[in-house]
Amino acid sequence: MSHSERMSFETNALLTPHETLQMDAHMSSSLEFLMENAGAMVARLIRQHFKSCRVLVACGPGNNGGDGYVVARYLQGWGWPVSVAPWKKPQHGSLAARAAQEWTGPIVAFEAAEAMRAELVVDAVFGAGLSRPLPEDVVHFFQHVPRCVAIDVPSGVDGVTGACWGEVPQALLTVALVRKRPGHLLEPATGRCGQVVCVDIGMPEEAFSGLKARYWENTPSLWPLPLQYEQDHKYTRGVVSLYGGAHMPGAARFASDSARHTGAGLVCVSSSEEGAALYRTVLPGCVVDQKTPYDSVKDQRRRVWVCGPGLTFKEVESVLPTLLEAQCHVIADAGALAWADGLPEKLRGVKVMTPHLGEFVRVFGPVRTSRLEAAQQASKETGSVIVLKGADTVIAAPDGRTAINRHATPALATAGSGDVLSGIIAALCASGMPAWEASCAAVWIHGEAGRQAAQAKGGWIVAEDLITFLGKARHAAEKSQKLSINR
Ligand SMILES: NC(=O)C1=CN([C@@H]2O[C@H](COP(=O)(O)OP(=O)(O)OC[C@H]3O[C@@H](n4cnc5c(N)ncnc54)[C@H](OP(=O)(O)O)[C@@H]3O)[C@@H](O)[C@H]2O)[C@H](O)CC1
Ligand SMILES: [K+]
Repeated sequence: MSHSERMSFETNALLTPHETLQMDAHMSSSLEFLMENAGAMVARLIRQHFKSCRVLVACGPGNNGGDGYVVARYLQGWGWPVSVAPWKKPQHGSLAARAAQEWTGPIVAFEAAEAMRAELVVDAVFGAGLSRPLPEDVVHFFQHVPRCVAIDVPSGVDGVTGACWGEVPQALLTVALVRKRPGHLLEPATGRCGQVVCVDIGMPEEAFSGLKARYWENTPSLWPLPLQYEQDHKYTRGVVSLYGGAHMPGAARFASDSARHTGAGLVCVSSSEEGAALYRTVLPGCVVDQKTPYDSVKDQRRRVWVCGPGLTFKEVESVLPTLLEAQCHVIADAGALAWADGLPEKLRGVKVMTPHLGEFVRVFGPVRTSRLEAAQQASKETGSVIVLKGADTVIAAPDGRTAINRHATPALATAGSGDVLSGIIAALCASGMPAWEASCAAVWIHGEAGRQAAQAKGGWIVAEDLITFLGKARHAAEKSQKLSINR
């Protein structure tokens, strides 16, 4: 297995249930060992998180159930009072059936009354093998569960999309095996998982061969930031341009300030005569001109543009087609997305789009599958990186790479926050980072700035606060990258 193949599954890579099943098939001769380790690790975590109490392990017919029988055996071995409630017995001769045979403790009926008698229920009913909505008796059972620990995922969670196939158990703790799944990070599943802890079950390296990571949790190890060099000057650090509208100057101001605070060497704002006069007074750190887009793009240094914040339909119409024709790297937000209402093909050539769900639906139509799949599909169709913003922002690249960001804070939900994000993305693109990496890094830095600002300001922040923390947030990412290189 090559270094790059191995690296692609390091730490923050996410495994889909399908990939888990592929690995299991590949490792069939070691599966018993893996199941034993999985059960032992879950039991150990339970011992760490809870005091000895009456435990009921609810087991399904597959290997998720098999893990459950192992958990029961370990806890009982440590003197805990444990019973097992099989929803359905494993198939004769299967690995799960062997694990079940080794369970010599009490077996009770899979019914609500038993769930209520327990102080802690282990959900080992369905994991990666879930293939359809939850049976009604499973839903009914879990409605009566006091406290729950889920193995792999709470039964009924789709490990890829985070969708819930019915009313899924509410876990306090979910134990992910080998790697987290995308679904652990996506709503509504995240809300059902409680704390997610990932455990090493001794999966051998060769199990990863033939697999290529496509999903990652968004962490600084995913996107090396450019370093600062002594010989740097403003043009090597990167030039960001934007067209400033004459009617809503605040948005352009947030985007340009955030680009500068993230590290752009120079920010140029072009506007109408009326707009330029205003921008000269409110943006003393930017170069403000009255050039037409046609003239601006002749300057080969002005390749990266933010288009949309604070722009009317007419203003976008007068700028964006010229930028796209000149093959500039455009980060499209707000007004630029509204300009393409129902007509995503108008945005063809845009490098990065940053819609929230409402904007996304207006451009691409209703989300019929999941937010994750809709973002991936839109990215593939348009050739743009799609940053679908939310508590679980999805960053999808046209080649299928997808990052999910949980490094954020509800404090970011404030007017101007989106304009700030587009400025950060632009600054990082201008510094030479590829569009997907720049977008992932920007979303993380935006989240980090929000966290730091919220901590400093006592929880409630405005976009201006975010901007002042961008330098520190970028530094935090750099520090974390240095640590992971040195590890
Ligand atoms: N590499 C690892 O991470 C390891 C994980 N382990 C554990 O293995 C499970 C996956 O096991 P698998 O047997 O493939 O799948 P499940 O246990 O989740 O479930 C399969 C059975 O459930 C039936 N099923 C599925 N959905 C439903 C439903 N909605 N209603 C009723 N029955 C359902 C399914 O029946 P089919 O008719 O669809 O075939 C199967 O009978 C993983 O999650 C980990 O916990 C290994 O222990 C170690 C390695
Ligand atoms: K489960």
